[in-house]
Amino acid sequence: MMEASAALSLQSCPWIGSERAGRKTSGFFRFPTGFSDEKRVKTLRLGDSLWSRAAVGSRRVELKISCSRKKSRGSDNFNNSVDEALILKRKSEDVLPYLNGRCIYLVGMMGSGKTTVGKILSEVLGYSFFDSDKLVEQAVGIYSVAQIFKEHSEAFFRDNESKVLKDLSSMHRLVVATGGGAVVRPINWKYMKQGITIWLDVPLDALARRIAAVGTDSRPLLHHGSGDPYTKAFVKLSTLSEQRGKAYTNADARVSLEYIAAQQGHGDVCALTPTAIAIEEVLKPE
Ligand SMILES: Nc1ncnc2c1ncn2[C@@H]1O[C@H](COP(=O)(O)OP(=O)(O)OP(=O)(O)O)[C@@H](O)[C@H]1O
Ligand SMILES: O=C(O)C1=C[C@@H](O)[C@@H](O)[C@H](O)C1
Repeated sequence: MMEASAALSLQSCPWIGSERAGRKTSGFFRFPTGFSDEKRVKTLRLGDSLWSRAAVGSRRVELKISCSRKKSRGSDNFNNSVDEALILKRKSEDVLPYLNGRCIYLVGMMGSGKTTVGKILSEVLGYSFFDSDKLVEQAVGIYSVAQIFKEHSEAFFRDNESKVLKDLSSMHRLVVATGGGAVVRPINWKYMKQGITIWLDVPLDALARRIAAVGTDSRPLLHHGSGDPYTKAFVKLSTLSEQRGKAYTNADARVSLEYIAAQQGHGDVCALTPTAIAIEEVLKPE
């Protein structure tokens, strides 16, 4: 059983100044209105697995599923500040009534920080965290995305990804880190738009640096190519980014690390902690 406690973990991560997709909104994201306060008890079926989910009007969630409430693995290495954590806590409290139980879907390229930031966000909101790649692995029964690509195909992976997103779309109070390519199928937007979609927009250079640091084992689309790990990642990410650039702009909000770094006087987006980035995602509508 997993408890979605509203307690704030005082680790801090940086938030990014967010922009409404397509146009700037002084760095603030406005949550869409009109969400009904429906409370549900839902059974989630993904592939052959059955998970019970009692969610949702309360703060208690039961899931037989690998949702993580742990701190993100690398978060201890981030230069987090207590100030940022307190700002995040306050902003989250402000925004909860506006969120009104709606799920948050984080979209963005591989390595953009959807998992790292998503875990922080879920903790501070008292939401549960899901990684859609992990849910696909569970549904398929193969515990590696790379292995699913190898044993089946990318199309098979994408079909299961769509099923997972469909099942999640009827749930509430979740932060979902989606797969980097989830944005390419229009049907996935229909599912994700049941909640709020936020695009973590990170410069390719920073993505390639992050991925080169941890390797491409879990990222099958980056396995091919030549050169050093940074160059390989950069070249492939550039191609994917060109193909997908438009798709990401479907998101309700864009959190641009470049924009936030500039606002905060940093020359490099690497100066932004995951907590600072999370702050931009929970700004109350004006
Ligand atoms: N703000 C940040 N500053 C520096 N490094 C970060 C930041 N956010 C995430 N990272 C690092 O970047 C790497 C990728 O992050 P993460 O796994 O959260 O991305 P992701 O978008 O979920 O990736 P994928 O879609 O490939 O699963 C990790 O090693 C993580 O520690
Ligand atoms: O960008 C992509 O297409 C992918 C990103 C990962 O999260 C996985 O979903 C998979 O490796 C494909």
